[in-house]
Amino acid sequence: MTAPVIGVLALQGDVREHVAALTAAGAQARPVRRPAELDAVDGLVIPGGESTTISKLVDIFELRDPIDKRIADGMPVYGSCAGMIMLAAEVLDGRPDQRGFDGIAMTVRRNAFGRQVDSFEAPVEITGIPGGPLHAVFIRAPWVERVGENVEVLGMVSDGPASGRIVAVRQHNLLATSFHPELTGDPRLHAYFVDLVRTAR
Ligand SMILES: NC(=O)CC[C@H](N)C(=O)O
Repeated sequence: MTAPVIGVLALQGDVREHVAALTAAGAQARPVRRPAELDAVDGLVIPGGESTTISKLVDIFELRDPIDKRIADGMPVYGSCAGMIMLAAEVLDGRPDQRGFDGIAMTVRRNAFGRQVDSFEAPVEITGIPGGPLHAVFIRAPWVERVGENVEVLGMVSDGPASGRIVAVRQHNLLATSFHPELTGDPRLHAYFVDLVRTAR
């Protein structure tokens, strides 16, 4: 069986790290900047970066409708940090002009942890990923405040002032995390997404 082709939305953010992590997890990974490149992938990663900038560039590069259409057709998408914000139906503390995709039925709060501390690391247990908690890196990260009934909560912060905050969710073929697994060298989250893409294909 050939490896699934997974694109990384390459408008802004840590694209290279996701390409490397997907490759390590067994996918054929490539950057996506144009609608024709989107047509050629089985799944898409929206990286961390700055959601307001990504939102603007999505319009400039004429990718909004094509991505919404692929999501409606069931293409798997994984959003990390800013990518999680781009997949949220509702954003709190967002900029009035920022717009996400028709993604996950959830409300996220932008820069939520930042009121306490900009960046931190914590172990997070993820449902469906065996082998112990992931070492989660949070950088001006959002958290999830509310989820719709079809959204599965996969992980929460288990300790400290943010204890109980939702940081990993899945709705059918859409996956989102507040944190950055592409920065830690642990391939398990990307492998989970590659499996999801394989199954959906
Ligand atoms: N590391 C990140 O992706 C930060 C997200 C950023 N704070 C935003 O609002 O998009």
